[in-house]
Amino acid sequence: MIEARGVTFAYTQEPALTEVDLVARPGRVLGLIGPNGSGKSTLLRCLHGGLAPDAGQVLLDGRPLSEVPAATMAQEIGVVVQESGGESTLTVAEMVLLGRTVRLGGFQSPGEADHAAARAALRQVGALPMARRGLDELSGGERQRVLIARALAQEADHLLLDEPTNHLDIRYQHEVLSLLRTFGRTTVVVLHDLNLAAAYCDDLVLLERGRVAAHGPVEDVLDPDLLQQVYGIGVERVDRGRSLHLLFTPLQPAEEESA
Ligand SMILES: Nc1ncnc2c1ncn2[C@@H]1O[C@H](COP(=O)(O)OP(=O)(O)OP(=O)(O)O)[C@@H](O)[C@H]1O
Repeated sequence: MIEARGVTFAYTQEPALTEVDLVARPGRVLGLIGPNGSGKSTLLRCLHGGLAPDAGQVLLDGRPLSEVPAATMAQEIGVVVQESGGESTLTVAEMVLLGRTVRLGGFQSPGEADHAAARAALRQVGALPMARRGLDELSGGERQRVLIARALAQEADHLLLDEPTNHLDIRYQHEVLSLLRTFGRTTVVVLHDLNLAAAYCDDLVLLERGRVAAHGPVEDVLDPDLLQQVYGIGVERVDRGRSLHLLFTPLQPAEEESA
């Protein structure tokens, strides 16, 4: 479980997050949604310890993150963020094996079980045929799938992902998110596409200018009036059985000018 209690953070004078509370529970997928600049990535970074809140705290299974040793944190939290290619001399297989390294003791080399876990993770994201290729030879979407495989190979109890569907074609967007649903771990995922959030998340946090505008089950947070107010675009909601879909009203030129 991951909890944020009163998390406040500022890069400069203007706060990027103000008194954010959330709970991400085991076996559930929590989506972070909100307009550009609303604080989603900043919040995700606070949740995995990449940023320390100025006020409030993050709890990992009830323990303040600030008290969790770095090595434990690296084992217990798998992170998928957009990376610039600093590790581009690695092959795909080596990159995914890095996900296992955090689980090994100091000088221990990866064993057969680690190689098997890395292969299984690559297979899950459809990237096993690329295992011997260099990371720098991959397309953006292929690379994204390899980063996800690395986090899966880690077998951490908590998985945090920042826009994992970035660069992915429609089929892989759905494959990756449905994969996340099968893991039964505590998963927090930043998503821009509200229909993907509706399809694959259990709970949502809607951020607006660094504050929580809504937090709860998907069907409660994806309220058309609330979305219209936060995003400034017309929203219609269609509920079909257990699934819900959002339709957005295209802006007319006059509205765009006055927006
Ligand atoms: N390194 C930084 N230095 C200063 N300000 C930053 C930095 N990173 C983000 N910000 C600011 O913090 C606020 C929140 O940014 P953040 O990237 O968390 O939003 P986001 O919701 O993830 O946005 P997007 O949807 O555009 O990715 C924005 O106002 C942004 O300009």
